Amino acid sequence: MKSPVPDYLDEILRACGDDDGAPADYIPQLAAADPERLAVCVSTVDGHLYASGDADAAYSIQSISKPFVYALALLEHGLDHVLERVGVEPSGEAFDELSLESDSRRPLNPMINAGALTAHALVGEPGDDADARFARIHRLMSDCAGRELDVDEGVCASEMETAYRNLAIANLLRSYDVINQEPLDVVSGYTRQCAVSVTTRDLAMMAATLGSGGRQPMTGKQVLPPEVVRQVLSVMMTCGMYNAAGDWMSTVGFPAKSGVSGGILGVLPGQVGIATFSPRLDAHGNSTRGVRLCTRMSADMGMHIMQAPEPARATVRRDRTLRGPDGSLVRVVSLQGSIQFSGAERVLRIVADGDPVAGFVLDLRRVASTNGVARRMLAELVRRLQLDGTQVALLDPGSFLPLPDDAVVTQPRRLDTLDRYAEHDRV
Ligand SMILES: NC(=O)CC[C@H](N)C(=O)O
Repeated sequence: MKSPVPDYLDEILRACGDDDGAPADYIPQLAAADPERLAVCVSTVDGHLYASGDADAAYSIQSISKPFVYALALLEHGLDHVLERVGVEPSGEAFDELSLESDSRRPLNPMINAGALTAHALVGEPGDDADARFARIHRLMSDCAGRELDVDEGVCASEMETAYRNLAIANLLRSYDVINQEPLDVVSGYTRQCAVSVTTRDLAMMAATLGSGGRQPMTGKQVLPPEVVRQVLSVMMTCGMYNAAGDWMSTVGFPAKSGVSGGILGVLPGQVGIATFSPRLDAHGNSTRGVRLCTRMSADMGMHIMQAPEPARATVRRDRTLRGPDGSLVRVVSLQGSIQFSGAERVLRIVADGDPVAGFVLDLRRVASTNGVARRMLAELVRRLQLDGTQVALLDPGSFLPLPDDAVVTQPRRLDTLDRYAEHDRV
């Protein structure tokens, strides 16, 4: 069978309509981009990439570098240090606005140029120059893409020729000691970071790396820690689409970042990385057809992260009370699927509401995954049952729970025996 996913991507490219914006022209080389180029890629978090259109056409990453450089600043200095210098509030302003928070003088967020220049300046050791900072940034972006990325020197030089606005912002930052390097040095490193050349395939892989908690799906390398990725995605969600961020949140509803060369990188955490490319931009500097493609994918594929998921299949698969060989009551609670807070809460509730029993078997054989809070809650259930004098047995071949003190850990060969006895000796 041929997968329908590529057909679907071809279909949405055909249906995404005319491009009614205009390519960015404040960077002379970008104005020369072929405005008809169009691509969409989706990468699963296990590394399968679906592509349609001009997915191998290369362009400069521009502002889509910002989340990765913010990630690097967080990785190197920790959240508190970075938060002292760059905020996390949506600005409601254009990306190139000369603005700082009025009391703290921090840039509002790392997705607008003021914050991105500051994040760029945070990278590396205090005495590092633009080349040294760029080398670290290039390493991280290449690791996220899963290949060595090039730099478009033409775009870099072209943007430096007209970088008046970014120089003004960097001078503003320097005047308030938000950065302590020479403004020109910071702008030149930042401009180079924006000139890293990517294809839409690369962007989808970079997105999938964020989507899988920082693990590059192809190389398997843990490029960023999950806590850093969570912070980056949160800021992308609230600030990634500039002054269209609120509109994007309500209509599309997944964290994303756009760039003036026409790319959009989107992330559905735990599921997929998405990338679109089309150079004509709307008034906010977001790709017009890219926004339409993302809106369509979100609607068709249920990608809005605020859409409540279908209620998971019941966590409690079976709940039986049996009479053991010595006549005492044994309760066997069998769980299934992914256990998170609400699933674990339900287990605690039914046990707390039930009658005391001499023995309790917690059967986790059909559990696919547990998160931290679910593990703590279930371990606490075991502990409290033991405190009440109940003998607890765990069927936990996947080792989801820490071994409770004194608990009986039922061996796999005993599972069948237990099941047989469950079938025949119900009470
Ligand atoms: N929105 C963008 O992609 C802007 C990036 C561009 N290099 C700039 O700093 O102006």
